[in-house]
Amino acid sequence: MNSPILITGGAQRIGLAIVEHLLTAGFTVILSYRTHHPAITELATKGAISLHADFTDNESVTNFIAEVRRHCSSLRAIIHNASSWDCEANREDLATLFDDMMRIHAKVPYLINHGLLDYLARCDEGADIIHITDYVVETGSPKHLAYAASKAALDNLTRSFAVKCAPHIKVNAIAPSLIIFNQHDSDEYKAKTLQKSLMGIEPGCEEVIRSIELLLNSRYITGRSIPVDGGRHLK
Ligand SMILES: NC(=O)C1=CN([C@@H]2O[C@H](COP(=O)(O)OP(=O)(O)OC[C@H]3O[C@@H](n4cnc5c(N)ncnc54)[C@H](OP(=O)(O)O)[C@@H]3O)[C@@H](O)[C@H]2O)C=CC1
Ligand SMILES: Nc1nc2c(c(=O)[nH]1)N=C([C@H](O)[C@@H](O)CO)CN2
Repeated sequence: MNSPILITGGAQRIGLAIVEHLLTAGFTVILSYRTHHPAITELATKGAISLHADFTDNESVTNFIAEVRRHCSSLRAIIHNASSWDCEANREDLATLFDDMMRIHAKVPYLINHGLLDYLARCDEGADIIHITDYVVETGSPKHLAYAASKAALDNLTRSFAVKCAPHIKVNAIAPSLIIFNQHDSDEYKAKTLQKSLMGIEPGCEEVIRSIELLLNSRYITGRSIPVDGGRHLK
């Protein structure tokens, strides 16, 4: 078995699209899921290994790392995709919101990277860590303050791990703005959001997949963040 690619939050939306692409490309894929989405059953028929993980505390992360280590002996890449786009308007307890955002977007990737560096080092062809961050790392977000700060922490970890892990392991980030809407998004929200970028479209998961392919096929890019944002920074 070739060295698998590990992705967190791989059972729906962008994560699921990445899993399906990697399976089609011939990779072995290990994914984490929190909710047992219907897609998990089909992914199993394609050979994907789905491991349940709700990253609520340190023990859940430690247990997940141990479970991954039981299912493989090396790793080609780790893609940190799991995320919670929560906001201050939705939560009364801002201290818990802040902790939740920092845990899923910074602490979990930090612990998983450290816990599996030796498995990445065993991949003969070189290995990759990819952090999925967000355009708001550059700007902040007045409605998602803790979310944006936690994604900025993940962005910073990209550079630290790039120095720590070179040259065998490359570490990069992908910083999307709108990729795909959520089912509950109103027409008004969609119109307002589409106006925020120069391209003015909902690009779809393929834009993130193309960036992942660029990084997996590079032997030189590391410590960088690929903006996938439709020119939003120039609007
Ligand atoms: N969608 C977009 O337009 C944009 C996305 N991004 C980033 O791209 C990535 C993928 O986005 P998208 O597909 O929309 O993400 P989702 O909002 O669909 O979340 C991805 C997955 O993260 C999992 N997750 C959330 N919290 C936890 C937790 N505590 N423990 C374990 N798993 C958890 C969810 O599990 P569960 O199955 O339980 O729901 C979900 O499947 C994210 O990092 C996101 O921040 C950035 C900018 C724009
Ligand atoms: N975990 C998530 N993070 C983000 C999402 C999402 O649905 N889940 N969506 C966005 C928005 O698309 C934003 O980029 C544009 O309004 C940001 N992060």
